[in-house]
Amino acid sequence: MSMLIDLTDECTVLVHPDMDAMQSTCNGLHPGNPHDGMLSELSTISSIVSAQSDTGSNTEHQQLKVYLRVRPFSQEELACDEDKGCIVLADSESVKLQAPKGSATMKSSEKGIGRSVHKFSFSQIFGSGTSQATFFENTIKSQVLDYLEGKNALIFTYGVTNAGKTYTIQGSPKDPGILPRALDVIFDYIKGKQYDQMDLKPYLSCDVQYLGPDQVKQERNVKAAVFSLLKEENDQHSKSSSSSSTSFTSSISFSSVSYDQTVDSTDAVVDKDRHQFAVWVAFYEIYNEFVYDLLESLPCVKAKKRSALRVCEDSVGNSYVRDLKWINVHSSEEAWRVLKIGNRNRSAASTKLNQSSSRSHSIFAIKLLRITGTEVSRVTELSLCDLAGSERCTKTKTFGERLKEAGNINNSLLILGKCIAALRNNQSDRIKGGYVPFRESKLTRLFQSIFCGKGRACMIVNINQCASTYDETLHVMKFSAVAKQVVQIVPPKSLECIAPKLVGPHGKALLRNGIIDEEALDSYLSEDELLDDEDEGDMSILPQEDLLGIIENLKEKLLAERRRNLVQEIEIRKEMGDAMLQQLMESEELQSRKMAELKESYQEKLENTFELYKDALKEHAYQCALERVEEEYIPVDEFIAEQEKVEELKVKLSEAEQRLRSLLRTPSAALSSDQACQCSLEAEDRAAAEKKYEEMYQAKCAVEELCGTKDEVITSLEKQIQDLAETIQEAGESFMEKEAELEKLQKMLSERDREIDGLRRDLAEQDRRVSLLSEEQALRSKESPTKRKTRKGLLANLKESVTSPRKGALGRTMKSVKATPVTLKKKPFL
Ligand SMILES: Nc1ncnc2c1ncn2[C@@H]1O[C@H](COP(=O)(O)OP(=O)(O)OP(=O)(O)O)[C@@H](O)[C@H]1O
Repeated sequence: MSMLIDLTDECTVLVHPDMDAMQSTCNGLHPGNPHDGMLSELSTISSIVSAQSDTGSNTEHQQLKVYLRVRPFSQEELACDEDKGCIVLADSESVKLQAPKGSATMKSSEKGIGRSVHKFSFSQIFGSGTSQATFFENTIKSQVLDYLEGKNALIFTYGVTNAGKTYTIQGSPKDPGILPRALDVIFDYIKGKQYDQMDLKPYLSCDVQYLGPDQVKQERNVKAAVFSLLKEENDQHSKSSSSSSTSFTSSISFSSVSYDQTVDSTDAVVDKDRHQFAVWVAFYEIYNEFVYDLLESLPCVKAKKRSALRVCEDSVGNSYVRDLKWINVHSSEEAWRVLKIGNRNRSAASTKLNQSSSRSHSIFAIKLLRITGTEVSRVTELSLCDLAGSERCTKTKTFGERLKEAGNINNSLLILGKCIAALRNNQSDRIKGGYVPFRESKLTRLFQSIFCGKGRACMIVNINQCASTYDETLHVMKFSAVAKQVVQIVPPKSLECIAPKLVGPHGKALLRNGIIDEEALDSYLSEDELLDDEDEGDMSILPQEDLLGIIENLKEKLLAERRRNLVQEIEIRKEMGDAMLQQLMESEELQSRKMAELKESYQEKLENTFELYKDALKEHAYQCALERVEEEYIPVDEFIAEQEKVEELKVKLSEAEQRLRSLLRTPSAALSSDQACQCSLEAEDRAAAEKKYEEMYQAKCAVEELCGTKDEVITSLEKQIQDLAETIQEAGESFMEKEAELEKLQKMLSERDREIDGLRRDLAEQDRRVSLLSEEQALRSKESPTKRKTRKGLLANLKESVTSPRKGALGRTMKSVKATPVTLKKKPFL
């Protein structure tokens, strides 16, 4: 009995409570074991896994269905001497894996790391004896029916190489797999309701394009061309040898496809009579992260690479393979032919690339168009994905190209695993909304919408029972156990079945089902065009030298690009720096100018205020002085009268003092009664006089004080008067001076006038003499007309007379005039 280790800490593993039952199942897997049939029995037990329906809303929360299918041992495997009991089916939902001796798992467990026994549960487990029909009935059929009712579906097989994935999907001619059976259900369902015209074709992700007559013709040609490939091959094949070993692709005879028609299409909901249906299929593969159309004829030249297709997204983010060939098929036989052609291309490409089988993920897609009247009311898609084997490169001893393939395969499966794990984790409230790396591989990117609720996914895990691949199988099981925990949230039908968009022959939107944001779509597509399709090509088939050359070329391009970017960046930075500096300088200049202006204005204001204060102070001081003068001003008469009063009082006071002194000198005893009486009177007088004196003294003091004050005022007034007198005197003196000066100047002026008069007189005399001389000359010229004298002017004559040695009166006069030059210039007023 195997030791059961506590596995509760491993999320992917469930512990079976009944160890004995497990033991018995374990035995049941051994060949020749009496319980052998039990596996088959177990595997046929149908189990409806917790499909819960949220009653509050129509949203369905359904666990991802994960089915396990165990492949029977092949003859060779049975013949070889290896452990046959490592896979034990406990019941229809759980399986136990017992590490065989020599496996890495066993070695680790012997070292105390990990366990040797693992148990996993599935939606349903199908043993090695399960027929294709049973498997289909219990797994995919319901999903195909849902698909016919409008639910998108994705079915993918996962497992190590040689585990039976392709067999499960495609099957053999005698025992077809889930795909032909699904096709059969579909065509049975749409029987008699087929839309024969080819003018409605799938477009982008889930839209439809209306084709014009020419395009329809073209589509027919494409279909014929694709089918002709198969015909050629069949012809060649039949010519070459009818006895050659039958390969899968060549042995399928569509007319002979026979399997249990267990599909009961009558249980499908039946408003279908009102509708017509069109089926379009495509077949493509993802190899080394490149998408290739398997219906595209392969290039004739060996070295020529296949052209890769691009994965794009439509305006709402649904991924689709651009330029993928969609073929309109009218029967399951036609669909089969398409599958066969794809298989042929796949295997041919494998041969060309020196590949082993299934190094790629192949996807057979079926689009069902439901046409109601003239409208396409629904487009649903069923994809069957045959994933590449998940073996590890170390195990399969892969190198070079195979290593790269394995890396890519493992990578895309790893991303698939990551997505599934992330989806599972997102279910917990704690980590809701976590990142799911759908975009990290083409595979997950293409099926993102399905995982996100736009359809239902289903996983078929294929395993063989070989001890040699135990470790890989364990890995697959762990992966699938995680997948099983993913709960798919499928929105209510009303939301899910949003009518597709219909576009015209040139992809232009037709307003059948609302407005299409064509611009956005166009811009998206044109953006896509920017990328070089050449980059997407599969370069792995080129020779190493060419690849190195390409790498070098790319490196150079990269370097040049980087350099260009760097230069551009530096230039931009410099420009920005300069601009900023300029801006800073300008703003600084502006600020300093503003500051200077501000300073100036403040200074001006301050000066104005200062001046105002100064003026106000002056005014105030002047006013104060005036007030004081006014207050202290006493008219002179009053002052003199007061002075006289004071003098009078002084006299009276001295008299009184004298009398008092004389009285004090006289003795009282010696006085007579009269005298005594007089004395008493005098004493009274004296007291009164003293009092009066006292009063007068006080008055005197007050007067003296007043006099002192008045004296001061008088002194200041006298001083002021003196100052004024001085000023007046000074002014008078200066006036006198000016007057004297004026007088002197007037005297000089009269003198000059006199001189001028004298000069005028002299001038008149000279004029008179000149006229006399002129007359004399005239007379002389009359007297001696022959004797001609050189005619001279008045000025020449004057000169002559002046310079003549015979000095006349004129010469002397001129001399005297010269000696006393006339100066009319007045002396300035001082
Ligand atoms: N359930 C089954 N019953 C009988 N034979 C099976 C079954 N499953 C697989 N086989 C056989 O096992 C072999 C390998 O199967 P298949 O080619 O489908 O494996 P695979 O997982 O697709 O491998 P690869 O990943 O390398 O393509 C085939 O010969 C197939 O006929």
